[in-house]
Amino acid sequence: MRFLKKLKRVAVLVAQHVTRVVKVIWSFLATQEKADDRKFLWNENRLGDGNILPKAKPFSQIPGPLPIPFFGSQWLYSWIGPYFLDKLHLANEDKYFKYGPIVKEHYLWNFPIVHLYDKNDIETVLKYSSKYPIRPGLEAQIFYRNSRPDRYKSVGLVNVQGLEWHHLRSKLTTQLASTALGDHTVKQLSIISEELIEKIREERDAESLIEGFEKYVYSCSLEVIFAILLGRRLGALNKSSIPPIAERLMFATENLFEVSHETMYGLPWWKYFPTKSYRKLAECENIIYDVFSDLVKEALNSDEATGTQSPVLNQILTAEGVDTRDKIVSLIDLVAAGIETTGNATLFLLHNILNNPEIKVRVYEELDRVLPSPEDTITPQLLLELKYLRACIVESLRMTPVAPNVARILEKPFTFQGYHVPAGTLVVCETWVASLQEENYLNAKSFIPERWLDSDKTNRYPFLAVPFGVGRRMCPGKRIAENEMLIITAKLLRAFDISFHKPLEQVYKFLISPKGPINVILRERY
Ligand code: HEM
Repeated sequence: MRFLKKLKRVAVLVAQHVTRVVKVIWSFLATQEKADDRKFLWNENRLGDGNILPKAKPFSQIPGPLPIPFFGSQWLYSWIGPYFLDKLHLANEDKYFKYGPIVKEHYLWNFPIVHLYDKNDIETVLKYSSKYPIRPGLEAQIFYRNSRPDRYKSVGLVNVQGLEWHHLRSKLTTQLASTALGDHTVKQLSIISEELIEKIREERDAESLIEGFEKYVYSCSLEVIFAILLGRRLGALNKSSIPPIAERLMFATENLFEVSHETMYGLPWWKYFPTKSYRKLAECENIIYDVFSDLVKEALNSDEATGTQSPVLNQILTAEGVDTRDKIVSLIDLVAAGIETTGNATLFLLHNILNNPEIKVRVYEELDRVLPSPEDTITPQLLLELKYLRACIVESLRMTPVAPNVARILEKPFTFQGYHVPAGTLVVCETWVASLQEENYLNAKSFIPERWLDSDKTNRYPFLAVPFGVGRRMCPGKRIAENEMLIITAKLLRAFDISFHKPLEQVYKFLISPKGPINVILRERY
């Protein structure tokens, strides 16, 4: 009897606590909407010169998943929720189907983020002519770099904002887009693609199978970046044994994006103690830093510093008014941003071509015509003739991009889909999801390179097909990446009849990557 009484008392206490917690949650949710409306008032007063329509609906009413206190909508990605962090691109697509062309969700501490899916809204954001466009940086990387002022003066080209960003970008990266670099790049790429082919020939098994084909493609990208940015060869495609420095750089650049993703979307315990992901991020940063600080210091001390290196390195080394620490970190950012991105895009491109038999035939026809012998040296003039393969690249980046969206922080208030969106809001232009909608591209889910050929201009929306971003903040490596995709793919397809063991699966690791290991058969074509 006494036991039952005790049990009853406990039950009442539990019920009272639960009611209290539920009340707190409800009252939080009620105030949350108003808090969202107030959150950016200060910014708006400061920057407000925007185009808010008089009848715009309040920010708080933008549809989206239910936030909970502190964790916002992060619960959607936990064991309770329907989404997975390694499928964030699919989660963002699902939100579009559930809530419509504008969606607001809340990240940790209920920080609001607005996803835009409508092509006109996306155009409005990306067309806004900003002197210093703001793209949010990688928080954990910023945190780490700020903790090492001995090494880093700024947080690097990718993370820095405002005047400081403009200073680095204009002083250090303009050579990347020069025509002279284009010729130099094509020459290096032809040599490196031959080395890749030789390595594959040497290492495939009796059935012509290469396991973990992605490693070969990433090694190739690393070698390309090293040759073009530093004017040096690394040996990442050496047969049999690879130099330890190449292996370390491969490890670091491969893992950097993955841990950036984990530290960005997981709970930020790393701010308080070094978590496993944070320690790995620091390890990757240290490896890349050690290699590049040695190279830069060696080059700066060399008498030939300005004569023999690559034009990109020359520009970086001789830039006036830039601290040596900024020169090192900018090189690091260029290398880190240039390997997996281009490697993934090349893998998806090959897969998209080979999975569509009619397109594969057209690509082979063009290659056999432009490069009659597999050993033909590729020149910039020959590249201009590969029009169909170029169209395949654009289409592949539309359907299977490496960066599925472009993020910006609004510098003034806007009205999107009838909702007021204040200055200071983080908006994510969901270009990939929008590109897969029938209203924007006919047969949007089919791989149709023809839509990008000159004869068919009707389907082009300049602000949807932006795989390298837009405006002053767009990717400085675009030219290198496009040339690399073109030449490596052309050379591989000219030499081999390639087939993938199974369809590539897209996984989100900050970038969209194909899930490895990728097993591929590469048989000689002749
Ligand atoms: C297929 C390959 C690549 C893709 C799809 C890609 C895509 C992008 C995108 C979408 C951005 C953000 C642009 C924006 O916010 O408007 C970006 C930025 C950047 N990319 Fe690339 N990229 C690729 C290759 C490269 C290469 C080869 C390099 C280096 C040589 C590079 C270096 C960078 C850097 C340093 C930034 C930051 C620029 C800044 O904030 O000023 N990327 N890239």
